[in-house]
Amino acid sequence: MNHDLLVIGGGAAGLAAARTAVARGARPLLVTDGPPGGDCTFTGCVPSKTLIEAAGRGTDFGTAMRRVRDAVSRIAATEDEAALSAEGIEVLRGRAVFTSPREAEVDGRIVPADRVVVAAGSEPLIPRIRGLDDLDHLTNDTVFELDAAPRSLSILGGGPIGCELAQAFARFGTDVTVIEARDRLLPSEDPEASQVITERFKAEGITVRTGAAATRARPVNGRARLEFDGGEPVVADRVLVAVGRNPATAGLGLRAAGVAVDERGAIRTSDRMATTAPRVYAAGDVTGRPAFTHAAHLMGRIAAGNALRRGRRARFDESAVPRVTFTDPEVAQIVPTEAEAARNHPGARAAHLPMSEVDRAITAGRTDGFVKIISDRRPWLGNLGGGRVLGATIVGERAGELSTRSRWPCGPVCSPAVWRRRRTPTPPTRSRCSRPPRSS
Ligand SMILES: Cc1cc2nc3c(=O)[nH]c(=O)nc-3n(C[C@H](O)[C@H](O)[C@H](O)COP(=O)(O)OP(=O)(O)OC[C@H]3O[C@@H](n4cnc5c(N)ncnc54)[C@H](O)[C@@H]3O)c2cc1C
Ligand SMILES: NC(=O)c1ccc[n+]([C@@H]2O[C@H](COP(=O)([O-])OP(=O)(O)OC[C@H]3O[C@@H](n4cnc5c(N)ncnc54)[C@H](O)[C@@H]3O)[C@@H](O)[C@H]2O)c1
Repeated sequence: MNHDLLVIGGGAAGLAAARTAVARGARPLLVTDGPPGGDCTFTGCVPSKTLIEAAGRGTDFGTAMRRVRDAVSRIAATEDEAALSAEGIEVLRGRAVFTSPREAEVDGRIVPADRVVVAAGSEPLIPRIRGLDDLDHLTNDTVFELDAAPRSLSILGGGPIGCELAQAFARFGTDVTVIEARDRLLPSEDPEASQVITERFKAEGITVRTGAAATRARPVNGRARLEFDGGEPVVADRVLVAVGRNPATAGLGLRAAGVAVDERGAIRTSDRMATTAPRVYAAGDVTGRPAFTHAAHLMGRIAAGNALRRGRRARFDESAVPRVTFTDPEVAQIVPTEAEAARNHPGARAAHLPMSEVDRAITAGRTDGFVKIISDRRPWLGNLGGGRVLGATIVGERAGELSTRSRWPCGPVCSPAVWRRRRTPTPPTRSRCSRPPRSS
């Protein structure tokens, strides 16, 4: 087994790292204990967006789940072992564990690890709630295996997973309650976006409980009861846990390799994706950086490029990662948000356009949402021409496509930073097709 780069993990980050190595004329070995494609293909973006789309079109749950399985298998086929081998990537199925700074073991086989990209991903975080383990709770790893939609569903967590799936299940006829510990849904997003989504959820019959953290869980007559310090308990047929992710670093043998992790267990990386061990790089969710497919892809490319390069090394710029939550209406964010801009750019301003003033939104009868563009003064020119565009929040139908559309938000006021961000369309939007093919 003769290779130049060991890649651990076959998700978005690992695949991007292996493909980058091939593009640079190197021979990668991709070790993965799950099928290539990882979370995004099997338990993340692909099944969730297929389910959301089907729910929005009024499809019944059984048909929707057949579409989910079909979408997953079609996309998985583009990145399975045979497809990767044809691209020049050797795949070894198994679990990699570092045994020393220069070696890893894969199910009893020793593999040289002179240059490595660790892309082991993340797992659902299960909160410490007494009795939760006694409920047969769902996570994103199991929810797409359901044969029938539950009659009622409590969702712990009002972040992107909780909100996207709450609306999809409600549209299949499930009685959904979303329980969010903080004071609003989607607390990382602009407060006005949270408000639009909350109003929409209520209009669709979804119960929203914010500022509520469950303290006790117990099965009662075959149903799941969640209790709180204050307020009524919530009883439902099933519970979905969606309160965040844990970096998958346990059992990787990182200490043997000299790779340090932070207090959350995420691999510590520099902005060049270098870990604390020489020639060991990391990418994707395992780093604790923004957990998105396009971010994992970008980090994977940078990590592999830097691991193989001798000269100047590329940097990962978190501000170049936009995000889209695929609720209806969608919530798209090109960072910074208005609040982040106010903290870091004194004098930043926000221009606000409600969808009720957008002709297409009026004709579609979908005037919920808005466009907010955040700008700052330009050197010398100040606010002339609108100033320098920093970021934007778009809430509306197809906001994800709008946020990545090639001529937006730059016009004569485009700054290099925004230009770079425009080049990272969020998955899975149709605007991704404007990207060059995979081996770029
Ligand atoms: C429900 C859901 C919906 C999402 N929707 C979106 C979305 O719409 N848009 C978006 O941009 N992002 C979305 N995400 C986030 C996105 O899926 C992740 O950020 C991305 O998949 C992370 O890729 P990764 O390569 O870092 O990790 P992963 O995809 O988790 O891949 C890691 C791989 O490493 C393997 N592995 C782990 N340890 C070892 C080991 N020791 N040896 C060998 N192999 C190992 C695992 O089996 C796995 O295959 C969603 C996530 C979820 C859960
Ligand atoms: N469209 C997308 O791009 C997309 C979709 C889904 C997931 N993702 C990625 O996956 C990551 C994980 O998603 P997520 O929604 O699980 O995590 P998250 O961390 O983004 O949101 C979890 C939410 O749960 C809340 N919470 C935490 N503990 C709680 C408790 N005990 N009870 C009630 N609420 C609690 C948090 O306040 C937070 O709002 C996201 O951060 C995102 O990066 C992206």
